[in-house]
Amino acid sequence: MPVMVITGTGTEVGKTVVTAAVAATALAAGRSVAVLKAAQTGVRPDEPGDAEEVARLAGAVTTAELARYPDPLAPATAARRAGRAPVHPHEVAERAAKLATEHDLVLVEGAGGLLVRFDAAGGTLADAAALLSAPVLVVAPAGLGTLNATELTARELRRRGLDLAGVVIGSWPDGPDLAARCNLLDLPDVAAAPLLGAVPAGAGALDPAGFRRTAPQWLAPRLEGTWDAEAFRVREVP
Ligand SMILES: Nc1ncnc2c1ncn2[C@@H]1O[C@H](COP(=O)(O)OP(=O)(O)OP(=O)(O)O)[C@@H](O)[C@H]1O
Ligand SMILES: C[C@H](N)[C@H](N)CCCCCC(=O)O
Ligand SMILES: [Mg+2]
Repeated sequence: MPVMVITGTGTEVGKTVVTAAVAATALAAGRSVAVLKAAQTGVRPDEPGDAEEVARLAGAVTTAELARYPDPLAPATAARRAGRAPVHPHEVAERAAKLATEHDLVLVEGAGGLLVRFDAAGGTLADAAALLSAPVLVVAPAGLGTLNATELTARELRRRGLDLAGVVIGSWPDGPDLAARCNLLDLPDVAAAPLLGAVPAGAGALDPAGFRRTAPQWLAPRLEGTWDAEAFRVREVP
């Protein structure tokens, strides 16, 4: 099934920007794309959510969002505080599977990191990925602290028997420090999975035409882009 689940080491790591880059790259390759934000928190009903942000940057994707809660919290907590029904993993899987019958690629973005709870029973994005047997892409920060969080996420995916497609750095700084440069070698090592790209810092602020034109250069061929991890490392590692 053409579903890919996009998680991260936490919130604010660049999942939405990476989702937009993957979507733009797939669109450029002539594929139809749907983006499902499993549960959107911290956004008012009249504001654009992450799925709309992907559409703004990437272009003509189908957007879907299962629920939206006002508090900027984990979905289970935000649903409880709003007195509303939560989103359950099987609902995420069912909507993604339906979108997969109509699109070449379905990207499912979680909320925060892998084990953030969607419902009171402790259901997570990892459960939805398992129901879908979908590969999971992990978005990670570039700098100091990312090795621990990325390895924890990778280990949990593996413990659950899930397919870790690889790691993408959500925001690669203009002037990478020593830790960021070393992480280009160490991230794939601790994740035991390939580094599949790095989205430059500030990419989310590019005009959409520039974003769409450049996005394939940030992602590896496995994600239909032209990024070359080895060449990138030669340039960036001390
Ligand atoms: N490569 C980038 N270029 C520009 N801005 C970025 C980039 N990566 C992250 N950001 C900014 O950092 C913030 C967090 O990014 P983003 O919204 O993608 O996080 P997220 O991991 O999707 O978080 P959430 O758990 O809320 O979905 C946003 O304000 C976004 O604009
Ligand atoms: C509001 C925020 N931007 C995300 N949508 C939700 C992040 C939940 C993180 C919960 C946690 O790990 O402590
Ligand atoms: Mg997001």
